[in-house]
Amino acid sequence: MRIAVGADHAGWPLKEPLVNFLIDQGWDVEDFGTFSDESVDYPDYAAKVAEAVARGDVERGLLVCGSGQGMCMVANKIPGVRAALAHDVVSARLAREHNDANVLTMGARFVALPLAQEILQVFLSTPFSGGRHMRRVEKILQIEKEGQAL
Ligand SMILES: O=C(CO)[C@H](O)[C@H](O)[C@H](O)COP(=O)(O)O
Repeated sequence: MRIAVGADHAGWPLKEPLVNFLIDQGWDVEDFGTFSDESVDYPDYAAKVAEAVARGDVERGLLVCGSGQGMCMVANKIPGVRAALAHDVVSARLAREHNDANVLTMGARFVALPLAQEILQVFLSTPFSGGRHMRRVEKILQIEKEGQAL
């Protein structure tokens, strides 16, 4: 399974150990950077990861910035992407079970590594529940299609 990963300068300190964690878990990681704490702009990294997910190059995406908010906003602009911000394991689990989220965003200024690893693990291992949630996700896709036509 492949995962695309990206961070800005604020997310970089958490992104690096999470990449190692993913590799240890057997994931094939495509790391779009950034690779230092030099100030950069989160939309550049969110777009690269979200586009990789939308193209189907990877199964999932992980984006880390300071709060996780900006990454989430940008990723959700890319058709086919359902990005979820999660700073607790229940949110991560529900984002998969109910929303079939394909991108996880986190804020390195909000979560420490052990919790971030737990959130990521839950996000990656929880299946979509389908059923009534499928109908709702299909409505998200329909709204997305209508938005593109405006
Ligand atoms: O954009 C953000 C909000 O989602 C991220 O947290 C950024 O990492 C943050 O805005 C960067 O802030 P900085 O003051 O430039 O380090």
